[in-house]
Amino acid sequence: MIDLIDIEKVYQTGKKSSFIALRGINLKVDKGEIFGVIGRSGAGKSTLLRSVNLLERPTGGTVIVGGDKLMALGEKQLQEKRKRIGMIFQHFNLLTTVTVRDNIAFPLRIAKISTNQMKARVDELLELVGLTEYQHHYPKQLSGGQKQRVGIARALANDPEVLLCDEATSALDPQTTEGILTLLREINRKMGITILLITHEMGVIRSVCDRVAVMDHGQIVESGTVLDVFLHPKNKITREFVSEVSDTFGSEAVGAYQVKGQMVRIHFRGDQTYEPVLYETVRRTNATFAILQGTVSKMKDVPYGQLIVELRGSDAEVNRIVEELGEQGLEVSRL
Ligand SMILES: Nc1ncnc2c1ncn2[C@@H]1O[C@H](COP(=O)(O)OP(=O)(O)OP(=O)(O)O)[C@@H](O)[C@H]1O
Repeated sequence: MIDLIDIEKVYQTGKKSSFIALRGINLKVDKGEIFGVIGRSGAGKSTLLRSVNLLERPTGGTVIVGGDKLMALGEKQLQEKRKRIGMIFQHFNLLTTVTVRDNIAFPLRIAKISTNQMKARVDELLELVGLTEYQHHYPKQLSGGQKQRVGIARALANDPEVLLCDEATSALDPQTTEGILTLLREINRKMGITILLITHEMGVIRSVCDRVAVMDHGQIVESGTVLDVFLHPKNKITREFVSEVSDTFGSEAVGAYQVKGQMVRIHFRGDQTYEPVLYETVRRTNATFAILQGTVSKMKDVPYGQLIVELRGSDAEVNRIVEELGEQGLEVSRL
């Protein structure tokens, strides 16, 4: 759905000076997925996101959205195309002098759709974002979360195929953030809209994204499914992001307990998280086990769990258990 090929962006900062904000960016976002780009301030996330609808025109490379090469389009065609690419912003960017209803109707007025159709569409959008009873309020009478709901409704007005989210929850408290993220998940699921979001919060990535790319100094340094990047972060900056939200624990978490057997960390994912895989595997040997630590969380809708377990048995039995758990798709590391 979105294909960024060899994207470069050089800002002219003076007559003879320039700054390379994006270099060699290659990114593919599939139809219907929620893709997150994470990076520290200045990494180039906003520049990247704004390249997708050419709010920021790349100085090199190709931008393809829904099969169209955007940089090859004329002004008029680009305007039409942009109607199919909704965008929401950190600071909402609402019109302050008109009501919630008129903010949402704004893109429909520009698209010159009939009054009846506009009324019906706005009613539908108000209901979708849960703001029907606030439709005659002005933005200053709304909370941050409500303002972002208006921003989302406005972005969806023209029925876009893609929604770009520029730090959409960064100005919101954690509870309000969760409400907005839930709404984005719902919109993605019900309407099949492809979502590309940028954030500096790994919690946002974990909560809604299918895949993630990590940016640093204008480049993508790592990408993959959220689960893989969480469980096996390769780059230093990725490890820092993961550690900010991760409940991964190491052997030190066990404290002063004197381990007698082999301590292992086991990762479960998906339905296995709730199955007695460990018990069944150990039961086939003469070994036993003790659970020293455990947790179950969710990545988007996928449950994943981890246990730190002490396996007590002969070396051969322990080896067999580790091997068999691996064969059943669990990740086991000896600590
Ligand atoms: N118009 C501009 N002219 C010159 N440099 C710019 C311009 N816009 C952005 N930059 C620089 O490009 C780099 C990337 O900026 P960008 O806003 O894309 O990063 P970001 O990851 O979104 O960071 P933040 O979260 O702080 O917005 C920064 O170093 C920034 O100073």
